Amino acid sequence: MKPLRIAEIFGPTIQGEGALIGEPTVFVRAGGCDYRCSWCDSMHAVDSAYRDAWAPMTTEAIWAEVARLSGGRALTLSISGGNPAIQDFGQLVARARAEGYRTALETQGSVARDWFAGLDMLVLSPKPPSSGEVPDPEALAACIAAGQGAGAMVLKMVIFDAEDYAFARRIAADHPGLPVYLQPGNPETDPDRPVAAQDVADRLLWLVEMVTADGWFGVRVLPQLHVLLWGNQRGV
Ligand SMILES: C[S@@+](CC[C@H](N)C(=O)[O-])C[C@H]1O[C@@H](n2cnc3c(N)ncnc32)[C@H](O)[C@@H]1O
Ligand SMILES: Nc1nc2[nH]cc(C(=O)O)c2c(=O)[nH]1
Ligand code: SF4
Ligand SMILES: [Mg+2]
Repeated sequence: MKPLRIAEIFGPTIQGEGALIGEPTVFVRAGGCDYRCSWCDSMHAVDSAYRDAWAPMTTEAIWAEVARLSGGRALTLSISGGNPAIQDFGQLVARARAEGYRTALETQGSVARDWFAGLDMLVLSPKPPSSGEVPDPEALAACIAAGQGAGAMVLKMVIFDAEDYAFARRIAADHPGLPVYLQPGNPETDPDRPVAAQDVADRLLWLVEMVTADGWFGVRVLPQLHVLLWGNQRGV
């Protein structure tokens, strides 16, 4: 098998977003993405300018680092990126599972993979208008079909403005069977600049008021907990 391009492996930390928020986890961040979201907080795993910093690693080498970081105890392995679905993480997912870990994957829903079915948690995060990307509804539907065998599958959408909110409403209506998580967008993507907790709270409050005023009650609204604690620092 071709080696995988890996931007970073870090942890244990806590999952800062969505359905598994607060859960201890180790992260594997894949290098490379088919999107270029205007507000991406992980450009070091997206922009090919950083390509030389992405390590080519075998599944075995990735696994060894995950096991080392978790101190030999099985926890949750979160695979993110970049878009991890443009590479083949099937072997890593199977290995983690066989070792008793829970496995979760974050992807935007642009590329479907048969190994999604082996995950405990598939997080699909279609991108709203503010990102500058226009998601393909058929690709998202293919990802949802591929994820049917997963332990759980959720939608997690980033909201910066009223247009993004309307987008999230439409996506949720198109896929009524999936739990929906919303998180406010963070406009500060520089890892070296702090993020004020009050600004996080203000954006969260705006989103909570959108949801309650609209009467959308089949949804969960959460902050990015890791941003509250560490801003945009890498490796946490
Ligand atoms: C960096 S992406 C990597 C996985 C995959 N490419 C995706 O977008 O789902 C992980 C998560 O961070 C979210 N995200 C990225 N930049 C953000 C920002 N500035 N504010 C809030 N969430 C952001 C994405 O929407 C996604 O849910
Ligand atoms: N703690 C923490 N939680 C996260 N949830 C999603 C993340 C990501 O970048 O995919 C992320 C991350 O980078 N750190
Ligand atoms: S899809 Fe994800 S990793 Fe790719 S640019 Fe958008 S937020 Fe960043
Ligand atoms: Mg992140």
